[in-house]
Amino acid sequence: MIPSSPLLPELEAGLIALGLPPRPLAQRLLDYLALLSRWNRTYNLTAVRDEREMLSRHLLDSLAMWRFLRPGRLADLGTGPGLPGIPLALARPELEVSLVESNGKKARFLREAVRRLGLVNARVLEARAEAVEEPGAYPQITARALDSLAGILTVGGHLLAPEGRLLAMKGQRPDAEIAALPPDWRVEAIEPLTVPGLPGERHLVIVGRRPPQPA
Ligand SMILES: C[S@@+](CC[C@H](N)C(=O)[O-])C[C@H]1O[C@@H](n2cnc3c(N)ncnc32)[C@H](O)[C@@H]1O
Repeated sequence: MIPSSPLLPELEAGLIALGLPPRPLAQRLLDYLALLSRWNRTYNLTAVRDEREMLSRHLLDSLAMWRFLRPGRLADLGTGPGLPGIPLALARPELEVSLVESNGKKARFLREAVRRLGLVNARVLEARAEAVEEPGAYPQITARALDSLAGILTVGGHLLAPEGRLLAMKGQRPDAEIAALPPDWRVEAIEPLTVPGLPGERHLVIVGRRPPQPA
């Protein structure tokens, strides 16, 4: 019998705190973590090297937004090693996640992770987000640690359907970024979120197109 990871109880407790059923999700997330940790030794995929730290800073932080996503397509722009896209695809099989990443080494890791994890609801697009030719194809996009809200919309706003939304995880409430949004976009909601194992509050900012004003 394969011994279970010492991180399993902590991850299961974190998933329960986020309202997610822990089994079999926790084990699948740990399979991803093990792959990420192994490739990180040679590929430099993330600056976080300690697996316990990855658990909260990468896995649980990525999953904290899960209940705000709608079923269907999601593009994760600048996903790096698959964050938040891979944990979300594992937790929400009804999502169809496009992992958009321009760096060749990271895209290679993503293809391997998708294959090894049997992630049938995720695909890898090795491209710059602004070059993805799927205009209006997504009801939702996300991006973590990629750019300001305006910057994310500049590279990926074209991917959103007319009613589509950007869901961006931020640390402190990003009031300056919100003030700098282009005039045709508006904040629909700001959700304070607690991530198990991380101090303080995080903020999920949900941005959509401003409805046309009557003439
Ligand atoms: C700081 S990392 C964040 C990675 C991941 N989202 C996370 O939270 O750990 C930003 C990533 O975005 C990628 N990137 C930067 N600009 C991009 C663009 N225009 N299109 C696609 N990927 C981009 C970089 O190669 C890098 O992997």
